Amino acid sequence: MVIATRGLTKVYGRVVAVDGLDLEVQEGEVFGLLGPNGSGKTTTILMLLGLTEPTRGEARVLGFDPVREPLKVKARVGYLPDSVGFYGELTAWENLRYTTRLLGLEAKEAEARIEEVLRRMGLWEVKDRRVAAFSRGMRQRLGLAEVLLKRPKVAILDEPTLGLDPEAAREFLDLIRQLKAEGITLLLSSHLLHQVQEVCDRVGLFHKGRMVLVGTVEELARRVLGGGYEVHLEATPGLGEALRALPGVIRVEEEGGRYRILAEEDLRPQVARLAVERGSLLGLALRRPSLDEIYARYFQEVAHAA
Ligand SMILES: Nc1ncnc2c1ncn2[C@@H]1O[C@H](COP(=O)(O)OP(=O)(O)OP(=O)(O)O)[C@@H](O)[C@H]1O
Repeated sequence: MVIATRGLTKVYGRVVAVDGLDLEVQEGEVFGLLGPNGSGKTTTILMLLGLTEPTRGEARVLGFDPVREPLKVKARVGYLPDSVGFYGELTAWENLRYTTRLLGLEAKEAEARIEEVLRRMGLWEVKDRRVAAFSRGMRQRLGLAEVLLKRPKVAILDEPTLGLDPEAAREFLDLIRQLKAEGITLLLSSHLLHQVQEVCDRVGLFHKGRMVLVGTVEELARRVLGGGYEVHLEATPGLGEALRALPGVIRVEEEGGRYRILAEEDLRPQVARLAVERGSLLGLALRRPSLDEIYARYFQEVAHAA
C-alpha cells in the first residue's frame, strides 16, 4: 500500500475538517479525492505530507509516518499545491534551478533533469521566459515539472486543473495519464468531478470531512444509480416503453428521439437491434456514468432517508 490512513481526523476548533478517514491507495493507482469546496480534501493532503498534524488517527505514506518522518515523506513524494508559488521575476529554468538547489542536486545532474522535465512538459521553448508572463496552464505544467524533478514514486496534486480552460485541462489530464503509465502513484483532489473522473482508477467522494463513497466510477454508479452503464441512443421517437422492457435496463430518459439508458451492462447490441426494428438508428454511444449525477443522487437519498 503506498498510502494508508486509519481514523485520520483533523479538528480545527469546532470544525471537523477530516473525520475518521480510512484511505488506501495502491501502487500505480490514480486515486481522486473528490468533493465540493471545504469538504476536507486539502486538509487530508496536508496531513499526508506532514504539513499539518492530525488530531487523531494515523497515516503511512510509502511506509513512513508523516508526523514522525516528514522529511522522508517529502523526499519521495511530489506535491503540487492548489496555488503554485514561483518567482515571477525568474525564468522557468531559473525557478527549477532554485528547486534543484533545495533538493541538493549537483549542477550537472540538476541541469540534465531540468532539461528533461521541461521538455516533457512542453516548456523547453519558453524556458528563458519570466514566469510572471506564463498563463495558468503553463504555470501548472511548470508545477508538474517541478514535481518530477524529484523523480517521485508518488505525486499528490491539489486541484490540478482548477482555472484551466478545457483544452489546457485535457492536456494536463493527458500528462497525468503518462505519469501513471510510468508507474507513478497519483493522488489528486478536485471538485470538478466530471473532469477528473476520466483519469482516476478509483475515487473517494468527500462530504463534510467524511469520505462517503469509495470505489471505481462503475462501482459507485452501480451502488448509487443501480447501473454502471449509460447508453445514449438517437432514434425514432416513442421507443421509451420498449427500451424499458429490455432485460438489464434500469432507467430510460427520453427527449424527442434522444434517449439516455441506464443499464446493468453494456446493452448497445440489444438497443441497436430494437432501434433498427422499430424505425431507424441515428446514433449510439456508451458513456461512463457521471460522478456529478452519482454524487447528487447519493445526497438526495441521504436527505430522503433522514
Ligand atoms: N487552517 C485552518 N483553520 C481553520 N479551519 C480550517 C483550516 N483549514 C481548513 N479549515 C476548514 O476545514 C474544512 C475543510 O477544508 P479543506 O480546505 O480541507 O477543504 P477542501 O475540500 O480542500 O476545499 P477546497 O477545495 O476549498 O480547498 C473547511 O470547513 C475549512 O474551512
